[in-house]
Amino acid sequence: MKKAVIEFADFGFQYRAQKEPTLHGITLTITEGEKVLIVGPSGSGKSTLAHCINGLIPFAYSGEMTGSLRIMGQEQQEMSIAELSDRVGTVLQDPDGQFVGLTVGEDIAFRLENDAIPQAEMLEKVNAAAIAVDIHEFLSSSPQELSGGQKQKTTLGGVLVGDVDILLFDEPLASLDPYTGKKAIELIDRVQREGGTTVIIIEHRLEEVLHRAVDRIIVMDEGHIVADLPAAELLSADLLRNVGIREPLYLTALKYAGCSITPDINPQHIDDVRLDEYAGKLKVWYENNNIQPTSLEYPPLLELRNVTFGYEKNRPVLQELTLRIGKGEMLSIAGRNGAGKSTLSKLICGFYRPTSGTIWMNGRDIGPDSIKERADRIGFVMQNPNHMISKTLLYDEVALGLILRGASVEHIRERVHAILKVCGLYAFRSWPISALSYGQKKRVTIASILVLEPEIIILDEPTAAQDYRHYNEMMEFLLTLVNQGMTVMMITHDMHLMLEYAQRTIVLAGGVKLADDSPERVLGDTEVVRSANLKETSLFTLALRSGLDQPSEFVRRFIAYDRRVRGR
Ligand SMILES: Nc1ncnc2c1ncn2[C@@H]1O[C@H](COP(=O)(O)OP(=O)(O)OP(=O)(O)O)[C@@H](O)[C@H]1O
Ligand SMILES: Nc1ncnc2c1ncn2[C@@H]1O[C@H](COP(=O)(O)OP(=O)(O)OP(=O)(O)O)[C@@H](O)[C@H]1O
Repeated sequence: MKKAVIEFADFGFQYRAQKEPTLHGITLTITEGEKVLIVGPSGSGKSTLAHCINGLIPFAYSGEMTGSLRIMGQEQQEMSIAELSDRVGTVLQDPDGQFVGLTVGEDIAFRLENDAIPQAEMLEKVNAAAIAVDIHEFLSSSPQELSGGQKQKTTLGGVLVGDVDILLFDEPLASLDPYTGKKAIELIDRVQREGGTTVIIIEHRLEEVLHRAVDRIIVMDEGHIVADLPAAELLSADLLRNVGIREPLYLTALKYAGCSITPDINPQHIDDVRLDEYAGKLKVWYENNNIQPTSLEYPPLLELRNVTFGYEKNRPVLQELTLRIGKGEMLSIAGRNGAGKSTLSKLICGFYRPTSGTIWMNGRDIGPDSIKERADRIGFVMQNPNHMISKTLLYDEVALGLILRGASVEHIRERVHAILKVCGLYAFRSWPISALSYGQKKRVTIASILVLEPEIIILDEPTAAQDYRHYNEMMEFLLTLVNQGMTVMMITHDMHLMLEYAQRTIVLAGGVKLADDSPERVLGDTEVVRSANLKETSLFTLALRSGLDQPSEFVRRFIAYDRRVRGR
């Protein structure tokens, strides 16, 4: 029998700042070399569970534990932080909170240095890790010179070279481009199989993690474990939907076509799903469901004319970039990690000035406008919520912009409460922000911008750390604002978000616009997908595997149908 490496027995945990426990009656054993995926709604306690395993609880967050938790046979409460970090390697949700070195190379080396490895061997290992996660060109860069995804890749490299027994990944995919995310899942899989390492992955993007097999999936809800099943069984049951987690899209498509999902069809992976009897049904569905797209014209709002910019001389990030965004449009910006997506937003907001070229809004060159002047009309929600939050209490954070504008107390309360309801935060309105999960914090930052009713809102990775229910509620609300004339520009690696909500996708690569088309056509263009580190969607693969001759058109029809089914 395999050795147990993590054993929770009737375990509970209550944060010091909370009146109620966050984890209840957790009984869970994970054995040596197992790979486990943990899913659950935002705020359900996934990160808290992870923090109990890696020692951030109690060493960074204090509170009271009940029951027992043993790590490698030792009671967690009797272990030092050094003992725990020797055994558990963690990649956290927040790429900044875990960057310990002054450069990428140092950060990766950090774990090795603890083990006093000879210098030459260390350099070799650091290089190998950097190559594995494709960050080797940036070995001497400091964290502030890196994009969000580049930081996340560095941390991944760091933990993967370390010699630990347990690897813990808390939403590793949110800031990685789709291709890099796929490679990361393959790399994690290899490390687990070759090193016999125990792997725990927490991730909302179920479909992406299942690119490589997991032994079982644990579902959490409100601090409890509500299911612990092999992937095939879980995907054949209705449980995911009940807790607000999205099932893989190819399964939804099969269900629409009248196919039943059972463990024997291998529902856990698009390349292995048995389609023999289902391909015909899918074809019939495809032929019978052709909702025509409506093409809309938008008056111009924002325009970039030949914009060039680089942080350093001779290293341009954007080159002669020209693009137009219409009023009332909802569009997405995609591109590999480091392609310049956040840089583009920072230029629009005035944090940096183009080296050459101009930015126009409503027919006027906004070059002379200050950051503050632009902020009145352009709202920017950064990738990392911890970079934006300045107040202690949630209400104060969301009210801040309106207070600065001199709005009345009554008006502020009314607006703030309304926006908190839409963002699923009303229940937390008097809470300190430090007591919120990462996904909840992300929603706080979106609420604090929306409350100001900007003409255009730029959202950097809006669905990171969001479960499907919150994702939907928030996106639907944005859609109503778009219908009233607000413009939404989403920077995202989430291909489902792009497909479902963006009318247009602009792809940046090598500082220029590589594509500018509907998301299904962009994601159906093999050359663009390859050059921009995107990934074929599972719907596209399903159509190909079912012998449909126009897979992109299948994707389009699915999205149009799905919108109608869900009453949009
Ligand atoms: N530092 C903290 N202090 C007090 N309470 C906290 C703290 N961190 C989290 N909580 C509480 O624990 C709950 C669960 O948070 P946790 O971060 O474990 O959720 P999660 O499932 O990982 O969510 P997400 O998917 O949004 O990251 C939160 O709703 C919050 O009430
Ligand atoms: N402050 C800075 N100083 C120097 N270089 C920087 C700075 N910020 C970003 N860069 C570099 O500029 C390039 C573009 O970064 P940017 O953050 O715009 O990328 P991105 O497309 O948003 O990436 P991601 O998908 O990882 O968030 C990267 O190669 C990055 O290393």
